Amino acid sequence: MTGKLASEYPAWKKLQSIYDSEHSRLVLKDLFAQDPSRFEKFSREYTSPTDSSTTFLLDFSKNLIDEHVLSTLLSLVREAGVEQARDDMFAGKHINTSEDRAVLHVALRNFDNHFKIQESGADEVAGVLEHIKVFTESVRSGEWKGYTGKPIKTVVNIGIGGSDLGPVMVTEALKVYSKRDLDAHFVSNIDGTHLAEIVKLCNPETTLFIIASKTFTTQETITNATSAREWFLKTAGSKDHVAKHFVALSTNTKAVTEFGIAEQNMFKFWDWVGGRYSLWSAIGLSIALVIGYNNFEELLRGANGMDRHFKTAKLEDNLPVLLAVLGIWYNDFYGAQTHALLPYDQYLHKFADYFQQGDMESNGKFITKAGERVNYQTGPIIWGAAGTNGQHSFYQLVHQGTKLIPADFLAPATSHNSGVFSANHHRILLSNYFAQPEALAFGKTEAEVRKELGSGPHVTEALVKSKVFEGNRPSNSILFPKLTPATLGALIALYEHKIFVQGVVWGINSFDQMGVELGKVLAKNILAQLGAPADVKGHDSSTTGLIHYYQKHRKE
Ligand SMILES: O=P(O)(O)OC[C@H]1O[C@@H](O)[C@H](O)[C@@H](O)[C@@H]1O
Repeated sequence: MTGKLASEYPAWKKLQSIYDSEHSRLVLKDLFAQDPSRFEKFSREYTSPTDSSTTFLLDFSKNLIDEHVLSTLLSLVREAGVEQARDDMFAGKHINTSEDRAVLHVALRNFDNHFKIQESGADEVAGVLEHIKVFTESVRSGEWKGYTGKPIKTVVNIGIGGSDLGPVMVTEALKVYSKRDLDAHFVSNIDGTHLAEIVKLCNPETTLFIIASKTFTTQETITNATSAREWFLKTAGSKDHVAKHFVALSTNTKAVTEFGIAEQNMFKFWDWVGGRYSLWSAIGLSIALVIGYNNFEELLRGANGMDRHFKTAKLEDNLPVLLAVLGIWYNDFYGAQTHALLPYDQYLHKFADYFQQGDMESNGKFITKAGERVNYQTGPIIWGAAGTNGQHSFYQLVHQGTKLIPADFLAPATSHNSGVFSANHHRILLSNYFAQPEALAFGKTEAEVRKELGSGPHVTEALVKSKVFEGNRPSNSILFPKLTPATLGALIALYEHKIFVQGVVWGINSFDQMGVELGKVLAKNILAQLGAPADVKGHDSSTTGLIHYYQKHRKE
């Protein structure tokens, strides 16, 4: 972090001039034809520094780059001081400057104290992991009993944002490792419908509620937790039973005990764990309950392997750096607005949702750390869905629309369910995984269309044109042997560090989230005015009109 605007770096200016004068030359069809070793040059195989069985391939050859562009992008990383900023993060420096906090999700998975981290609390991580281990084993084994002496059958995580999305995504991704007789549900929305529908599936005698909130002040979570406790007490009667059925994951001991959860049922973490980076902390308790502590630890170890790679690999081979600079190339020079995450693995169907918060809450900022307004684009819009569903809905626009949509395609070589149905499913899935980036990159020319259509009265010019695929649409492909906990950990950490690198280049603080505050404050004010039309004061005519309409039509 240099305090400069990204656009002031010489490499940025050089990239702009390369884009202006040469981008029309960067045509994938030609680049591949000119260089038979393009795949070898622009792909890397990752092997975890701590576990050789955790490995994947990143193929970034289908990007609109050549060696000159890539080396200039890497110069940008150097000029922006990414390596120093990375080392500062790992050392526990307070790089979240607006909140004066360290950013230490890497400390949560720092096995063997590989990184020397001084921050207070970092030495308590192992103790909390032990707490998680003992607790999850007692719940999973049936030793932990509910108030009528029955074992826990259902866990309900109540949290929102980072206290929900990570656990949801990972428990879905690693479902195959789950304990079959333990159901897990997640309640996040303040809409009472969410909790109402979930409690229908729960028996108070055998349900454990996990109240997950870093601050323990989040309106949605505290309201849902209070309602869940009321629902529980309706059957359980005595408040003494709450201890067997409610645990908290938080940094706020005072608020947790005030809520009525005993301190020994609180799993601690620290203010240097950002909400959207918290699944590795106590916030991962629901994950550990579902997949077992050992698998949870594998997830963390997988991430730790990627941390070590990120910390030491040279920039040319550093996978988070490579993903980051490719993103910057499209976002800042090609004018791409979005980035799609397209996993060809049903288990990863929440992956894009998860990184919507991870990326957009981190890098959706227009002010640099030094308080200057940027004069370039920062974080992209992240979106996506599991393949092949997307192919039958939005891929039309990705192939033939007017927007450039860089995309990452992710897939496992082996399915967890190969033995369940015929191998055909996975082969068909993967044939699509290979075909889509190929179609995007190389398209179909007008000549090819004409040849295919032949001649005849039905072959109009309009028909020919509508069937042309211009191609030259970039993508990354990530292929891994199987979706194991460690592989998933490595992939999540890969994207976390990609977001970090981009944030440093753009000069912004990726670790605060001031942009979520204003709406919360306004909602609080409005909530106090919802009683009667006469109470509605101080708004524009649109907001006033909407509230009045609601007041006229509501039946509570
Ligand atoms: O865990 P908490 O404190 O309840 O916060 C939940 C979420 O609250 C949101 O307001 C923040 O933008 C997220 O970053 C955060 O994850």
